[in-house]
Amino acid sequence: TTTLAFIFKGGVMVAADSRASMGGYISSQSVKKIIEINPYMLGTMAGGAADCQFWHRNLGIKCRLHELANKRRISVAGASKLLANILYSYRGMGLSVGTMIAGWDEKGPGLYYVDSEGGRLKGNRFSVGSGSPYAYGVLDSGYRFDLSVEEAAELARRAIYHATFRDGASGGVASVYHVGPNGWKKLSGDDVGELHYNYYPVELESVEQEM
Ligand SMILES: CC1=C(C(=O)N[C@H](C)C(=O)N[C@@H](Cc2c[nH]c3ccccc23)C(=O)N[C@@H](Cc2ccccc2)C(=O)[C@H](C)CO)Cc2ccccc21
Repeated sequence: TTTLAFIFKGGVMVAADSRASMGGYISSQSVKKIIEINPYMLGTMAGGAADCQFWHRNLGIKCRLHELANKRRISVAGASKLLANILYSYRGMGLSVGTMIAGWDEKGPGLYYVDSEGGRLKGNRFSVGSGSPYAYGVLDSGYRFDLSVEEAAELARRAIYHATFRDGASGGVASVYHVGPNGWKKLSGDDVGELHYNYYPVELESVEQEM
């Protein structure tokens, strides 16, 4: 898996691949790894698929109950703390969750990394999953705070693409979401096989000549 998220001038950009694996077997090419916790908050999933799906669903329920009890949306810091605390309570029991909570609250854009070892980090740029070393290479070299939304989306897409090119456990569709003051919006979902020929048009020509 390759997931990434970063804060920039226009808000938070979130991206992920869609491959699930069981050892060397590719068990799915169409998994949703970016989940919509509420209209202003997204969560990303890396690690044990069932663990990620279960605990993110649990988090969504806790966030909704917080809203009902307090008549206001939970902050990104608060949601990430709820998840970190519940994962920490299962420490040593074999959970495997590496996740980011990205959103917009009254403090503006927020981004946290949370994992099942009990880690919780506030930051401006993270990549999580087996493909993250490759994604960081592209992300760190292309990142600027004052990117436009289009430039930031292209940087996120490119970082996921290059990770899926090199990491056998990443692949499928590169999905890109943007979180702004009015909530999240899905910007794109491209099969990485097609993205390949966007980045290597010369190879497309040679393939076409063979046809
Ligand atoms: C085929 C499939 C699933 C599947 O393949 N499950 C296996 C057992 C799984 O958990 N795979 C992990 C890798 C893994 C296997 N056993 C583990 C034991 C501990 C920790 C991780 C693992 C995976 O793909 N994880 C994805 C993340 C993911 C995948 C599916 C759904 C959410 C998140 C990922 O991180 C990259 C592929 C690198 O591993 C889960 C799922 C949910 C919904 C629809 C289809 C599937």
